[in-house]
Amino acid sequence: MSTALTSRTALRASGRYVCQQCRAFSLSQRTLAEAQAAEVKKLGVVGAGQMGLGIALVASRMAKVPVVVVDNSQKSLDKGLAFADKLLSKDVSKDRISQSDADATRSRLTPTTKMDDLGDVDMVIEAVPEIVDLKRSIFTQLAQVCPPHAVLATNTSSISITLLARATCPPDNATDLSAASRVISTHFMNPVPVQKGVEIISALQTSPTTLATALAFCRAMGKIPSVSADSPGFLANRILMPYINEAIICLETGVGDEESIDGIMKNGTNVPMGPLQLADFIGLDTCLSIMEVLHGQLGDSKYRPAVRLRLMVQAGWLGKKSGRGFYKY
Ligand SMILES: NC(=O)c1ccc[n+]([C@@H]2O[C@H](COP(=O)([O-])OP(=O)(O)OC[C@H]3O[C@@H](n4cnc5c(N)ncnc54)[C@H](O)[C@@H]3O)[C@@H](O)[C@H]2O)c1
Repeated sequence: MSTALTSRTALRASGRYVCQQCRAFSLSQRTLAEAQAAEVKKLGVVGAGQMGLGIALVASRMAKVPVVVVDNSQKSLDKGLAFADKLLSKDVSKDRISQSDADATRSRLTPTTKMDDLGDVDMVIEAVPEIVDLKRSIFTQLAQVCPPHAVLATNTSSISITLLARATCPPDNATDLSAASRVISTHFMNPVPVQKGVEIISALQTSPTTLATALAFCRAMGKIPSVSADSPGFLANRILMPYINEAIICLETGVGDEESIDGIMKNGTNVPMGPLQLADFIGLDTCLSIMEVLHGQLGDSKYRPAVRLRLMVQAGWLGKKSGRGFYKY
């Protein structure tokens, strides 16, 4: 055994061992304390699905910034904005917001199908489906179309932020961090207008200013950020997805039916919905992608996606958004 290994083992035993990644993480926290946040006066959001639209709406309403919402599907944009109108009307009817504030919030949202319309934003948040190649190509485009100071954030649930940052570097020069240092994750929780938590994850390339700006903007949106390291699943999904996956394994192996599984967790652990209903709500395709990342990158069989989860995605039963998942909608 090498001396380094022996001394590491001794340090671990004494409780004084700190892994290098965690050490780098805590050092970055110290640097952060000295970094200045930049002001975000205009936001871009890419992807007007359930997450992107929620992020755009909360940014407009709480941070009061204009938001350019880009989606490559006009149908998704129309659906997303109709949903925003519905949420705002509901808030007005319940006296949570005045009609004039609702109108001002709505007027700050500008839908478009053109990425080029992001040419004057100070920050952009990407929320397209959880597909590595798609996200990488979006980040390559963002580095080209956004201004050279703009923070380039992702809402990914599980993909490495470092990998997405790499997609912004010139193909032959991974040390050119002019765009990569501005890449970060702002991982909002679903539904964005309701959940206070947001996970902030830096890539290896992220600068302290980018981290400070992302934290300040999320706070301006009324959110409570938690900072975590760039590790598969980060914090929220590293903990949540194996819980959902285990519930699906209980279903497929006949330990309990949908009602019993959701019932015991809802009534026994005081959560607002059980794991199967929550999976439907998140989207079963998203749940499967995250389990595949955990399984592939951590290599532990405890993260193997449930067979039933994969079958349901193959059937196109993706949960609430497709009208059928573990339940019918
Ligand atoms: N659903 C959740 O509970 C949840 C929670 C946290 C994070 N996330 C993450 O947020 C991201 C988005 O998830 P979602 O549930 O909102 O997905 P979604 O399927 O509801 O929305 C994705 C949107 O992206 C659009 N899109 C696809 N390709 C595009 C492109 N090339 N350019 C522009 N727009 C494009 C689609 O038309 C769609 O409107 C994913 O990375 C997901 O993992 C999801």
